[in-house]
Amino acid sequence: MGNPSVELAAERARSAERYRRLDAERAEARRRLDAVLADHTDLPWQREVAARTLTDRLAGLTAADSGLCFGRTDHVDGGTTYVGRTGLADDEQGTLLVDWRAPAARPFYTATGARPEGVTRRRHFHGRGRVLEEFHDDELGADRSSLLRALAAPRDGEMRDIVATIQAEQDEVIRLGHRGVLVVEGGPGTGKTAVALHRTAYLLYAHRDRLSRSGVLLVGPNPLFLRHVGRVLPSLGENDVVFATPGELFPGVVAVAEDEPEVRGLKGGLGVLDVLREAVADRQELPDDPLPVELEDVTVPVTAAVAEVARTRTRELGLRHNAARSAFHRHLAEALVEPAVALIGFDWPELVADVRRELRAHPAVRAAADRLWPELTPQRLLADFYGGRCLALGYPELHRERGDAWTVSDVPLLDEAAELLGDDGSATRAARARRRADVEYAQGVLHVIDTDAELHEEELRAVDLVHAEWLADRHETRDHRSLAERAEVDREWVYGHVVVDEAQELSEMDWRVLMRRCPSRSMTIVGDRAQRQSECGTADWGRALGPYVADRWVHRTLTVNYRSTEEIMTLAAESLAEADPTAVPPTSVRHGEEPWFATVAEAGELESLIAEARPQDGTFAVITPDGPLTPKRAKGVEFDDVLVIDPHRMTPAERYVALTRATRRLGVVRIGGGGRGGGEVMGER
Ligand SMILES: Nc1ncnc2c1ncn2[C@@H]1O[C@H](COP(=O)(O)OP(=O)(O)OP(=O)(O)O)[C@@H](O)[C@H]1O
Repeated sequence: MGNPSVELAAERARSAERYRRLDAERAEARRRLDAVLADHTDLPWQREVAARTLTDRLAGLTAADSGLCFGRTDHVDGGTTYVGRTGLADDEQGTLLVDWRAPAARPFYTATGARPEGVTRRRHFHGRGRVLEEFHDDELGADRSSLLRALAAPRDGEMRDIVATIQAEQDEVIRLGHRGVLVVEGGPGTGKTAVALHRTAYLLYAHRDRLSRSGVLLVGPNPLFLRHVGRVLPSLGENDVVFATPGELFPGVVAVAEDEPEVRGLKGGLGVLDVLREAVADRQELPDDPLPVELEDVTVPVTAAVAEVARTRTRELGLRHNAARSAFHRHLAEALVEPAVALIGFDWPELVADVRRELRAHPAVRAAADRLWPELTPQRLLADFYGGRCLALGYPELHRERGDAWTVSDVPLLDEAAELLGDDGSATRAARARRRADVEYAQGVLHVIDTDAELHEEELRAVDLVHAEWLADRHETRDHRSLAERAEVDREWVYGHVVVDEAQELSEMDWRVLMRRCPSRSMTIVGDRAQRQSECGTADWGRALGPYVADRWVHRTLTVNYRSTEEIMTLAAESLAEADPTAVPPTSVRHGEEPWFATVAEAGELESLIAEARPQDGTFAVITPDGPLTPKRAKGVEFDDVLVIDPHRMTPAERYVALTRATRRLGVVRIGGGGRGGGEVMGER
């Protein structure tokens, strides 16, 4: 690359030229639209079609204004392609900008170091509005030395774009054509996360029609991780990708707290499904004392026996709890007919029919039905259950003071509860209310149009041509939220593709939620079972996936570690052997310093040691069994220099994760205890 400031000036000049062209096209579209609107010689429908086409074009050009051009590819034949939000051309220079959806834009998204597709360099532009502030380049066709240079560079806390140095085994995974479930497994630092993100970007481009309608859900283990990866996806994908931690998969709940391992195990296994069914059945109650219903002549009680008849009949229908509420109300009224008629003392058919009508419409019957078979939200059901009802049902271990103090393992249970309860009616009621308001608004609009215009009697009025309902329809489809904004608040949103990182931590119940979000089973699952820290996580992919896809899933392995040096990995291999004796550690591509060991008598001495270990440049972390940065929180992220405190108090899997976070230098410190040798500090010998 030449002088960067000269390059930037040249790019700015080209950018200004494109904006001049954009302004000219916009002015032209506006002029033509005005002409169409003023011209009454065409038939009305012809005018409407022309006006709509020009309005869409104008809207497209306006939307493209900010960050008009975001990329450039340079080709082996010397040609250059600029890629942006819309296509632009002029008579003299031909194509100025290629629309990102056009085939010519493809290499910008899909070329990698392993397969450059004729591209020598990809340039990403960054700026604000119309101002081009900077750019950065990926030099493709990179050799081994540029890979090593990239790996040795200090980290800045965010994941870098690795497209330029992607390796063949990674590239194969990124482009794999498999439509179903793909499991990518590899040791720490093998690029699983980087590969999952680039595969997401690749799929968003290669299947953009499908995915721009349904979106991609990307599930990562913790918010730190999501910040880490936020920068990697090319900007176009951003609107179509929903990032979430497993604690955020139920709209309206953001769970961060964790349960104790025993409770987590209970909530993570499929056995909890029976507990949930019991919790729902527990809300279909019988009254302790009879509830009186005062009819015209007599008072008939809703007794436990009457309620039980209604409950049994309703349950036989097999409907979900909330959907069954009107049936329960009907059966309750019906079950009261006979006792009411008996109390009155006559059973004439008309009288029976009158009593039935009266009971069905009676507020006290409605109130009794609401009390005995209440409308429930998933949150209400579970909060009441944890807050007290679980005790009577024989699950004291699930009890907690505040029923709604949600934990991460509650999220799949909330989701399951939503399935068991069915629609609580609120969404339908809200949609109906919205629709009514839209139609009323449309009627108002039509009224204004008609009263504004001075019309002759024989002329058609707006209401003769346009029905308020149709106008409301058009109004309704105009939802300005991005796909991601709509998807993340909709529990029933069906994603076109789901990507899961650190998937070894998912419980059986977590898998159920994810499968529900992706009925097409188009998924990329990345993980490393040797790093599994959750007891109820996934120890066997086949067992976890079998119920959903049988054996129709493919497995790929990444074998090269790009993060840690061979010296660090040799130390970590001992913990790996303990965590999973069958696992093969990945091969490192770099050498570096030997890890260092120390022992301090007490925690107070740690501070000076940490100060000493803190590097001049790059990122630094101290990982301890008790936090703030625990192995669990450090999962999926990396730092240049790492200090691991008290590894002997960690499980082998936790220790393996902690030791493999460093890219450069690793120190291991034990508090208390005597020895200074590596093994003694680690607590392994
Ligand atoms: N081909 C590559 N070129 C340059 N850097 C790479 C390449 N592949 C991976 N890396 C770098 O290696 C590091 C580890 O990658 P990543 O975090 O994706 O690994 P991982 O397999 O997800 O690790 P973990 O299991 O520990 O979460 C990152 O800094 C990533 O940018």
